[in-house]
Amino acid sequence: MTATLAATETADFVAALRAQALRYHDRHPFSRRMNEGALSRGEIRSWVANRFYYQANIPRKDAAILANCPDREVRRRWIRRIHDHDGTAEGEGGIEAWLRLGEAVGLSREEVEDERHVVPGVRFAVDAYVTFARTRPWVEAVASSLTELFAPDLMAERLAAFERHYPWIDPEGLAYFRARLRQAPRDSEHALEVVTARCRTPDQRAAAVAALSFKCDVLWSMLDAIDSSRADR
Ligand SMILES: O=C(O)c1cc(C(=O)O)c2c(n1)C(=O)C(=O)c1cc(C(=O)O)[nH]c1-2
Repeated sequence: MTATLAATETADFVAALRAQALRYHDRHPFSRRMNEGALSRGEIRSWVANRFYYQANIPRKDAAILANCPDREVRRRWIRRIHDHDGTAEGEGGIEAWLRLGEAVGLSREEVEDERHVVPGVRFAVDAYVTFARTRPWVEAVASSLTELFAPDLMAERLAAFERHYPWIDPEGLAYFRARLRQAPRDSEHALEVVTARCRTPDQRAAAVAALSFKCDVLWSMLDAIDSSRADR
């Protein structure tokens, strides 16, 4: 194959991955209502409490990828994700920042950590994501993380929407989103590098796009489940 043809095929592959943006959860009615300022306090609380289950399981998902990945260089970079979420000392990291977001919206740490508000559909979707990372080839699991290509735009919009429409939330509670605005582009750039380098055949590329599509379903299903639970309205 000529170098030009290979470059075109890689560009087509990246375009197919990016096209999954059309299925990203920023288009979900619940996301749209959040960013328009239309959610009640109870709905914001429910979202934060339910999303905690996702946050808490991301490092377990990343540990599964590490466990399945035989490449030392990839592991060396991937392990940062676990440090980002868990922190490297007490009081640090994304999960801690999410608990502070919980406090800023009026939820005690205890009621977030004990998962009492987590609805079945959210548990089911997040568990499916962790199981996917444990059981599928590790490059597919890396591809499934590529929703983070689409996350920064949504997070920037969400940050502005929270400051504008939900002034009752202490802005210090929004530190989580500010940190992700830096971390997500770095992480997705690395994941895209890994996926484009490793997926060379049409079958491998199709599997990577399918993995990303599955992940869009995970995120969409979480919002479906949160949106349809009538709790705390
Ligand atoms: O709030 C969001 O819209 C959103 C989306 C995503 C995503 O697209 O997967 C992640 C996050 N947040 C996030 O905070 C996060 O730490 C994260 C890790 C991952 C991943 O798949 O490894 N996605 C996301």
